[in-house]
Amino acid sequence: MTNFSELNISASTLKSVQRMGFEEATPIQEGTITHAMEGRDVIGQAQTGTGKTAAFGIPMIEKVDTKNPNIQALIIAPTRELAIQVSEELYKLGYDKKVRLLSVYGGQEIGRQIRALKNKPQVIVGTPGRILDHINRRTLKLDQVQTLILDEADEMLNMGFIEDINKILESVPPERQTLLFSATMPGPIRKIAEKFMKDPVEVKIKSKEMTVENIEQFYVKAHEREKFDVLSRILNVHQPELAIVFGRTKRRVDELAQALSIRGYLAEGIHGDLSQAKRMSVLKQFKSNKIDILVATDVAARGLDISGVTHVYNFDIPQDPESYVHRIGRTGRAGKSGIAVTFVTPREMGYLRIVEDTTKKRMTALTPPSSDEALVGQQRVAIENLSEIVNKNDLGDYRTLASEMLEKFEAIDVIAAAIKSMTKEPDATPIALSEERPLPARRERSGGGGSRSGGGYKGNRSGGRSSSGRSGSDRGSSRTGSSSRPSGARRSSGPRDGSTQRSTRTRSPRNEN
Ligand SMILES: Nc1ncnc2c1ncn2[C@@H]1O[C@H](COP(=O)(O)OP(=O)(O)OP(=O)(O)O)[C@@H](O)[C@H]1O
Ligand SMILES: [Mg+2]
Repeated sequence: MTNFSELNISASTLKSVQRMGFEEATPIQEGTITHAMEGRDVIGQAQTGTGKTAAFGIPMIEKVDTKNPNIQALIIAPTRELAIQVSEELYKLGYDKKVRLLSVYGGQEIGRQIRALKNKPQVIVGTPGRILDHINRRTLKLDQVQTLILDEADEMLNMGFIEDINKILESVPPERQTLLFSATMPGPIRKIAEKFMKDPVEVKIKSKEMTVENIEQFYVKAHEREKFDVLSRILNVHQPELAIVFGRTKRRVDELAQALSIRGYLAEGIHGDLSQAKRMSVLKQFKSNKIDILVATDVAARGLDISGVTHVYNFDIPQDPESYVHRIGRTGRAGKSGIAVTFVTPREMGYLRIVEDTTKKRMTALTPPSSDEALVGQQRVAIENLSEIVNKNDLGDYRTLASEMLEKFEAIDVIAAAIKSMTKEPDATPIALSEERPLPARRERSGGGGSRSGGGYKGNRSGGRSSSGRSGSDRGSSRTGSSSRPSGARRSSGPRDGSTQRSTRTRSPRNEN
């Protein structure tokens, strides 16, 4: 463990770091900060929630010359929410050095951004779409940029973003330093990355598994039409303080958020079709505990650091193992513990195995709770609430009322009635969600090893996006959907040994945001 004071960082940055409450550097910070401060290009890979933002943020802030009025660093992030969050963290890191920083992202009035750009920011954090927009309008001058950072690099180098990133790269001097960070870095993507880096140092924090140990991982097998009732019961048993439920599409997210509200949960949805103001207000409500359940597409899967997320539910199993890693990584951050539950329909079991093979971690099967167990969960909450009130010991007049009652009734009956009246009986209001097409069954690959057919990791995502006609969202929003259903051999249940199920990793265009 290295203390930040041993890392040779300036007094002003050290002061900011300490104000943020950081003492010891996390392994990825320890492993990358020195290399990056020496000017090396760095590919940094470490598990979710382990401090990658400061790992690239500290050396970047250190390098900024506050007397130079030009933009010296550009940080690109895949979503608006992440761009905002990263800029907040970098602002704190550069607070004592007084680094001027600006975030630019879609959905925010461009005129305002153009005016703010005139105040000579030295660091820009943005989403690819909006950065390109400013480059095209000539409102963003990047010819003095010395540090280029891609947060969630693998996501950004995926087909959906590669064209935008390439164009942005053309505006940034080739002699810049490049830093790339993510919790996942599939081989083919790393190859693309290396093409525009100079002799990068690769820092991969070794761990047995790709996901952090402190997240308990479960899966629950359920038919599509049963999933919602099972989710409700699990929620009643788990009683999550703060949970994220991931759905596959925007429609799914809308329906799930509404259905959960009907059943009495404090839930709201977030996805790329909502206005930026709505997206921000939903996140704010979630962060301030005004809602307990955030229902989201993958727009919330990457990088978001919301403290206190106790549970992640993959209502729809994600298509890629990488997406799984990022989604569940919204819990169990900075050493806290978390629980992740993934719903899987019988025909999607192949996907579960691919996820497990990638993360090197088996998920534990969870038996769907019965409605009785769900009721017990709610009763337990009532008892906890009641006990808390008793412990507070400020019952005053209520004690007089209680003795009046005890003259008429048995104590045990009075307490039972109190528990009953405080128990939120599980709501079984019938809910019908639109059927979500299950992921196509995985085609089994003949003969093990062999070559990777059909585009590998990149798959065919480009089909879902064109570089023109960008919508309000910063990502592709095409609804081309996946319709191919391989008819070849498939195995929807078999030995969970992971040895037979490596199939081609063809992806369908994503349409979630
Ligand atoms: N050295 C440190 N000591 C204590 N807390 C830290 C330290 N570094 C970062 N943190 C905190 O840990 C949390 C997670 O950090 P961060 O968001 O950078 O993780 P990440 O590795 O980028 O995760 P993801 O892969 O999900 O993007 C943040 O709240 C951050 O402020
Ligand atoms: Mg991050």
